[in-house]
Amino acid sequence: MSTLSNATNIFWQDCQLGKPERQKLLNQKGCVVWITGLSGSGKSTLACSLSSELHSRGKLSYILDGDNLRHGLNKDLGFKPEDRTENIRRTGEVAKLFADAGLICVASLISPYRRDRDTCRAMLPDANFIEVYMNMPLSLCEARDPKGLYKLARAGKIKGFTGIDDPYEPPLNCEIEIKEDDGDCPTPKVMAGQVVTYLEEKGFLEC
Ligand SMILES: Nc1ncnc2c1ncn2[C@@H]1O[C@H](COP(=O)(O)OS(=O)(=O)O)[C@@H](OP(=O)(O)O)[C@H]1O
Ligand SMILES: Nc1ncnc2c1ncn2[C@@H]1O[C@H](COP(=O)(O)OP(=O)(O)O)[C@@H](O)[C@H]1O
Repeated sequence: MSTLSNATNIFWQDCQLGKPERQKLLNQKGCVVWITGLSGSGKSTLACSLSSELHSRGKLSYILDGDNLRHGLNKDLGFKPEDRTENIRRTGEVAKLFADAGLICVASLISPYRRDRDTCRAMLPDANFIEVYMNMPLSLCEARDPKGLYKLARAGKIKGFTGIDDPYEPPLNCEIEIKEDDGDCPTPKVMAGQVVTYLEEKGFLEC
């Protein structure tokens, strides 16, 4: 296996113990559950609820949350389009490593640009990238506004805020869509259940 790189004279190092052995140990299949949506749409809530649900079934997961990664790995990045693209690329690479480790990696980032999400999808064997779209109306996200950021964005105090003066491109081909039912948002447990059912049906929760 080889990867493209700007550096020269580097070689891929293989090890006999690989992903199949790790998956067998964990009795699950490594994959990436990529949650995308507006700020306030419930990405982190779903990520936590899903991780708890998997834990209670004896399945190992790990959350990569956009906000949290921006405190460390991605602390040098802002919200300009090229920074968001690099944010998603790095996170995609880390998620790929977690999936290779055999874990169910739950990435929750706005990831507003379709092309960037598709780049992450292309890093993995196709079925191993599960895109979950939090299809919540902007009006709901704005009404929630738990961090007061929409208010600041509306007041012009934050520039380039997703959904206000920066674009969000909804997925065209996501595996799972979470949306309101008759005007009601499903509970975190119900949202997590929708994803767990998908993982179960596709055989990710056994090896
Ligand atoms: N300009 C602007 N646009 C959108 N979001 C902003 C912005 N500035 C700060 N924040 C806060 O940063 C969180 C989003 O980080 P992400 O890494 O997920 O964003 S991105 O995927 O790179 O677009 C996001 O967290 P969530 O609300 O959890 O989505 C916001 O709290
Ligand atoms: N399914 C839900 N039902 C009710 N409230 C929710 C639900 N999902 C999220 N929330 C609330 O909405 C707000 C934003 O959720 P959060 O998970 O932080 O969104 P995001 O990570 O997309 O910014 C939080 O106050 C959270 O408690």
